[in-house]
Amino acid sequence: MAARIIDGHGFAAGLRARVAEGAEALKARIGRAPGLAVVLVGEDPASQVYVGAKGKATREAGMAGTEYRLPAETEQDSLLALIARLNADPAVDGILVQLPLPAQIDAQAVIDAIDPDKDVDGFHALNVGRLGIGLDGFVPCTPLGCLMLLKAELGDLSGLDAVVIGRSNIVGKPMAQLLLAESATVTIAHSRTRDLPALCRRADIVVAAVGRPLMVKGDWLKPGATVIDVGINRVAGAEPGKTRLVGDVDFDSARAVAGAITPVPRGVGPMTIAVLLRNTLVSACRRHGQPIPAGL
Ligand SMILES: Nc1nc(=O)c2c([nH]1)NC[C@@H]1CN(c3ccc(C(=O)N[C@@H](CCC(=O)O)C(=O)O)cc3)C=[N+]21
Repeated sequence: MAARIIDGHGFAAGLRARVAEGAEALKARIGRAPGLAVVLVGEDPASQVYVGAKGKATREAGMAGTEYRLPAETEQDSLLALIARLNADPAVDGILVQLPLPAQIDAQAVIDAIDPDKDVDGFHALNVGRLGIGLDGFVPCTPLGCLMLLKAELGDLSGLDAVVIGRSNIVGKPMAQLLLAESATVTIAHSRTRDLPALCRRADIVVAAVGRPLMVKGDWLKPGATVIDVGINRVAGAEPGKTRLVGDVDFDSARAVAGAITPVPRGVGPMTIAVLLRNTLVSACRRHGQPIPAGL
C-alpha cells in the first residue's frame, strides 16, 4: 500500500493561521504587533528568495517584519553593530541572521551576539544548551517543524526507533535532541556510518537531513516507517535548462514501502517558515509576561 503523504504545506498554513490569531490577541494587549528582523548579508539568490518568503509570511501573519540587506563585503564589526541595535530595540522580538554568511564573518560569533531571548532560530549556544538539558528556550525551526509533523502523524513517539541522517547543528543534532526528549530511541547517522541501509531498516522514524539528492531508497525502509525528508536539492529537470526540487529521499521508491512520508516541495520547507513565526510570537509573549496561546 502506498504511504500517506504528510501535508506539510497544509499543516504549515494551519499553524500560520493560529499564529496570526495569537499575534492579533497579543497586539490588543501590548499595543504593537510582534516584530521579526531578518538580516541577509550578500546576494545569494536562494537566500534572497527565502528571506523574501519569510518577510511576506511575517506580514501575512499580522506581525511586523523588517528586512536588513547588507552588501557581501560587510565586515563582521558592522554586522555586530546592527545586531546590538536590534537587541536594544524593544519593538524587535525575533532576530534571524540568514545563513550561510560570507567567509570573512564568523557565523557563530554573530549568532552568539544575538540576545538569546530574541534568538528565534535557536542557534545561540545558550539555546542549544537549553534544548540539551530540557529548559525552555528557542528550538531551531526546521527540526521543530519536523517534530510537529511526526507527532501529528504518530501521536506518542516514546519507545520508537528513530534514525536521523545528518549531524548538522541546524537540523540533525537538534532533531535528535527533540526525539530523545520525546523518549524515542535515537541514532544519529552520518558520512562515516557503516551500513546505513541496514540501520534505517530497523527504524520506525527516518529523518533525512544530509543534502544528498535522492539518497534514501525504498529498500532502506522498514515497511510502514514514517519518513521525514528535510532535503531541498535543486537538480536538473526533465527539460534542458529547467530545474526541479528533490529531497534526500527517493520519493517514488520510498512511498511504496513507508507508512507515511513528507513530499519535497510542500513538506518540511513550509513548516520551517511557519515555526519561525511561531517562535517570534512565543518570544513576544515571553518578553511581555503573557501566556503562550494553546495550539502552538
Ligand atoms: N538563519 C537561517 N534560518 C533558516 O531557517 C534558514 C537559513 N538561515 N538559511 C537557509 C535555510 C533554508 N530555509 C528554508 C525555508 C523554507 C523553505 C520552503 O518553504 N521551501 C518550499 C519550496 C521552496 C522553493 O520552491 O524553492 C517547500 O519545500 O515546499 C525552504 C528552505 C530556511 N533556512
